[in-house]
Amino acid sequence: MPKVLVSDSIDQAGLDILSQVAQVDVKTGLSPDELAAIISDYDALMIRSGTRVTKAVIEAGKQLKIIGRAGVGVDNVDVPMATRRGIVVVNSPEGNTIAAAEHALAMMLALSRHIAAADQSVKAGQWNRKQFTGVEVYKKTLGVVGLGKIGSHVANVGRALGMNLLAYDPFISSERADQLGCRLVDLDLLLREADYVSLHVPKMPETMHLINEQTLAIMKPTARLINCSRGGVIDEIALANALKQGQIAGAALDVYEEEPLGNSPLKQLDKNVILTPHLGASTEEAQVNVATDVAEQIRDVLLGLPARSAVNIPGLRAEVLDKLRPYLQLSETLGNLVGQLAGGRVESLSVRLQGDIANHDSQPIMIAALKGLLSHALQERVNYVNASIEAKERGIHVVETRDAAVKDYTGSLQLMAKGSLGEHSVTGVLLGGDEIRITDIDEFPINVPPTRYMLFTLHRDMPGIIGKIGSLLGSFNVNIASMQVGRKIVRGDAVMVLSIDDPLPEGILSEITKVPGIRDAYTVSL
Ligand SMILES: NC(=O)c1ccc[n+]([C@@H]2O[C@H](COP(=O)([O-])OP(=O)(O)OC[C@H]3O[C@@H](n4cnc5c(N)ncnc54)[C@H](O)[C@@H]3O)[C@@H](O)[C@H]2O)c1
Ligand SMILES: O=C(O)[C@H](O)COP(=O)(O)O
Repeated sequence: MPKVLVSDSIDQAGLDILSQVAQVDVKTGLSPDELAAIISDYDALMIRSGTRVTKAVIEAGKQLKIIGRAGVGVDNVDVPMATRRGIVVVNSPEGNTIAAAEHALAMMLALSRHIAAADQSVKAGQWNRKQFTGVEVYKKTLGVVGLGKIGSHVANVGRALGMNLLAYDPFISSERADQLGCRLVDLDLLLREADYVSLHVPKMPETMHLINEQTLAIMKPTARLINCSRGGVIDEIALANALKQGQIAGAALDVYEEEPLGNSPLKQLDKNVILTPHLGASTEEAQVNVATDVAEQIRDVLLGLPARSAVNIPGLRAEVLDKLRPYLQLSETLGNLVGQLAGGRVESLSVRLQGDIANHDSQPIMIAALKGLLSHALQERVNYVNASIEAKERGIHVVETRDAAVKDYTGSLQLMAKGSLGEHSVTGVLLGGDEIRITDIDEFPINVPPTRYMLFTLHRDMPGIIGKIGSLLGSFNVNIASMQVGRKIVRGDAVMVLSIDDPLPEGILSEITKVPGIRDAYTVSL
């Protein structure tokens, strides 16, 4: 019988499902070292946010087939490492949406009426009514940052409470925002105008310290900030200072840069601050939802069936998956690349399957392209199951064409996307069956493998330009791993593709575009 280790508190409904097919051991409160020491016996691991599944844990999990996250965020799991080791990582993308949204709304109302502080004072024997005069949310402006699943529900309820709605989400169409009654604005305007700012974004480099000393300084002194998304989105030291200086009126936090929350200055603030210990998903209903959702997937994978909500591989039968895997990787990589080149708000994606690739089932390849396209915005929340729905909700128009007659390599895939940075196309092929090569960018021929950090320029083909870019990057201590130029005619337009060892530091891209002859420059991380 396979063995499942459950290392966080999981609802009994999930344990009952697992017990039908496996021996289930519940051991909570393990450190990564303790987990690494015992994981080698187990076929599956079921967790919440309390367990850190590090590289060392995954390496030690010699028999691990699946890691099930009973919740949404998998930022506590080394997913790339699990993928490399062929371990399926599944989550429950929607099981706790309502719970998290309701927690944010409860925080907003509790903050407005000083519920937590007033409760403490009554229990301490006081009857102080004047000190706890609150404010109404009716007719106030709610600014939702991140209009995804949770943000959308918060917006819907906010509207029902009679609030005016602003939203900031660089990956949502204005049609979707309109449907939710939100005015889509930039972050600056949202922060300047909102009476309540509620954060619902994933944790990623772009959202790290999104709320910091500068952004707090532009908020209204009467504004209240709510974070039930992820720790790290707010600079907590800057927030504590802003609250002490009366720059904003209050804050309610459920998530922190370090959990459990240590010796934070936020703990010294009273009436205007509410702190909860990552309770967003902690409702009876959500815990049953996520536990059953993830336990069923673990059960299915242990029985050799596909998982419906895999973060790192599609929910396909193993035989089909084995054949398609290289094409899916090609499609996802090209989707990610063209999505970043086209910019955040992608309106359309065309996928052209050429040569042998056109003879395969195109649906998973299309889904992989969409997963790649959305992955920069949605991170682990987009998977092979929800990529099409997410694209539809974002109003992305998808077109597929096939041309089996083309006979280059063993087949190629061309993706074209139109977004806020314009229309861009990329073509890729598989060398030797599984090695990805990008063979074309915006119809300029190149031949480069995709790498973690890349820089693309569109420029005039003229002497000296490559040297200038090289020196400029050198002056910012950016190391170039490889470089290639593609052009159609001599001294016409050309593209330059550089692989760089680290992310491009801020500000360099605008310096590059100032170099004479450079028409445009883009940086992507894959
Ligand atoms: N407190 C809790 O217990 C709890 C429970 C569930 C989820 N969460 C967290 O809540 C957050 C939202 O979850 P969700 O299910 O709504 O996810 P989602 O993927 O449905 O929505 C996230 C939204 O953020 C947007 N976004 C991405 N980058 C952005 C940026 N730079 N600026 C503004 N918007 C950006 C995306 O376009 C997307 O619409 C996640 O961080 C999740 O981990 C917390
Ligand atoms: O990402 C999530 O699902 C939430 O942060 C909930 O985390 P939890 O399962 O530890 O409550």
